[in-house]
Parts: sequence; C-alpha cells; structure tokens
Amino acid sequence: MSTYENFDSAYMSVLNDIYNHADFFNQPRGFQSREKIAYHFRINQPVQRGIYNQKRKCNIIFNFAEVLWYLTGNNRLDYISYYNKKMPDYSMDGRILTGTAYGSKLFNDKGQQSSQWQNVKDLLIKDPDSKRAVLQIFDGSELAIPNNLDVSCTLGLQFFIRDNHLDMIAYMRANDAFRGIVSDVFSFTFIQELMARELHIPVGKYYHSVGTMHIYEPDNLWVTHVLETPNEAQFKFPEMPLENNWDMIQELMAYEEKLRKNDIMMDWQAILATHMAPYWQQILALFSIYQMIHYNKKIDRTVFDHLLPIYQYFVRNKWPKHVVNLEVDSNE
Ligand SMILES: O=c1ccn([C@H]2C[C@H](O)[C@@H](COP(=O)(O)O)O2)c(=O)[nH]1
Repeated sequence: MSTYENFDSAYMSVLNDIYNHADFFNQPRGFQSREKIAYHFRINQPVQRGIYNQKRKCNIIFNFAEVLWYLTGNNRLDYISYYNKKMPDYSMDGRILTGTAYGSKLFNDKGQQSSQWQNVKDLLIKDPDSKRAVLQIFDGSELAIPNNLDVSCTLGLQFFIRDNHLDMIAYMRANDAFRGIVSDVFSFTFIQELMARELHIPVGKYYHSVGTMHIYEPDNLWVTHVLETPNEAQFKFPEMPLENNWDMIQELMAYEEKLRKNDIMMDWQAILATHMAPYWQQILALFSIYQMIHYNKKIDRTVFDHLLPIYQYFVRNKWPKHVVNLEVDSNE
C-alpha cells in the first residue's frame, strides 16, 4: 500500500496518480470524470492534515467548521452553507443535509440511549483489541429516495487500538480526489485525534480506502495548475490538547453561532478572555476572521497577528485581498 508521512504528500501523489494514470473515463450520473477503483493509502502522521499547495487555496476555516458541525451532531444547512455556498446544491429541502451530514449519524443519539460515538468509545475501553469499533455512515435506504441529491460517500470509520496507538480506517464508496478528499481526510483524521484523546492513547496511523477515486472533467485545468506548483510552504499542524476537549468544543460552538449570526464581534482580547485552551482559541480566531470576511468588514489586525503562522498562511493564501487591505491599513 502507498504510504505517506503526511496528508500534503498523499494529496499531491494521489492527485497525480488519478489525473495521469486513470483506469476509466466515464460519466456517472452524467458527470464526466476519470477514475481508479479500489484505491487505498496510508498516512503515518494523520495530525499533519494541512494541504499547503498555493494554487489549491484550501479553506481551512471551512475544514474546521465542517468537522465541528459533525461533532455537534448537526445536519442544518444554514450552518454549513455560511462557510460554503455550494452546500445548498446537495440539500433536497433547503433546510437540512442528509448524506453529507455525517455528524447527525455519529454524534447524535437520536432518541437512542447513546450515540454511535459513545458506543464505539465504550467498546474500545472494554475490549481494546476489538474488531467491532465501527462508526457506520452510509445507509442502504439512501438509495431508495428518488433523485437523492446527497447519498453518503463515506461508508464508515473503523478504529483499532494496536501497539497502544489508535489507528483508523475510513471506508468510502466514492471520493473526489481534487475537492472532497481535502475536507474528508481533514475531518476523519480530526475525529481520529479526538477519539485518541478520549481514550488517552497516542494517535496511530490513518488508512484511506476508497471504492472509486476520481477527478471531474471541469476541474482538469485547475488540477494541472496545482500539479505544476511545487509545494514550498510546510508547517507543523497543531496538536489537540491532551485533556477532555468536549467542554471547550461546546464553548467554541456557542461563540461560533453568535459570530455566524453576526450577534457579536470578537477581538483578540475577547478571544483570550474565553476559557478554552490556546488550540481552540486559535480556531475561534479563525471563525472571527471569517465573520469579518463574510460580512465584508475589515479584518481585525489584533486577531490576525495572534494567529499561528500556519493559520496566517492559510488565510493569506485563500483571501489575499482581505489581508493586503489589512497590511495597507496598518501602514497608514
Ligand atoms: O464527503 C464527501 C461527499 C461527497 N464526495 C464526492 C464523491 C462524488 O464525486 C460526489 C457524490 O456524487 P455521487 O457519487 O453520489 O454521484 O461527491 C466526496 O468526495 N466526499
């Protein structure tokens, strides 16, 4: 199996493999694409989930927003469409997402006694060698819905405690090797890291196992630009605190909602005054910056200056005009 140290090198290699060595050219649901089937790789350091290619311009704020959306068990479109305006295309009723809203399947107890997350965690505590620790996502009934716009691409996530490390396998029926993979591997490795924290064991290896790995034809030109661009930036992705993170996640998401609804603004002092660890304060700072971008306000320099260099890089690379304005203003 192809093995990579981090997601950045995996992404570039997989993209090149699918783009230049596709086995099939076809049109599933009418969308022209190229693909390989039965595609698998391993990442040795799953916490290193950043994609730094300058031309790819990854939206790290969407990536955090999406995985936190999962963790809160939420399936509401208004939350996620604030971070990505394409999301309404996948909603059947304009109100919720069904297939893509993995969180409501994993972290919401839905009237049962406990969520899938809790069940898997309890199982691993009781039987660390278990081969049953599966979070199930795809549901056969999704195919019975006529013209379903949003069928889960992920079948499930399986955890293994082996050599006292937490390994995880993500199984996907289909994965877009240019777009979807960026947010999926980000979210899944984040979920892996969170489970490792809950179990108080180190993060192990991440395995990505996909039925069809493909690239859509309209993305071809952009893909070639990304493949031609050498990766110059490299950062170490921050690690989640070793303590129990759930209270801080809840606090973060309470602020997130107020920022998204434009009910509050937060400068660096306000962010520092929260009770969260610096790791979560950094994500709150990213949400605060996104609010300024979304509502067309000037980015608060105190917030930008206190971001870790890795997050400054992502914001500058994705929204250069907003950051240029900030730098011009600061020189006045
Ligand atoms: O988490 C996700 C959700 C969707 N997709 C991509 C895979 C497919 O290209 C497309 C879904 O289209 P169908 O396979 O349902 O036709 O979205 C992903 O890569 N990851």
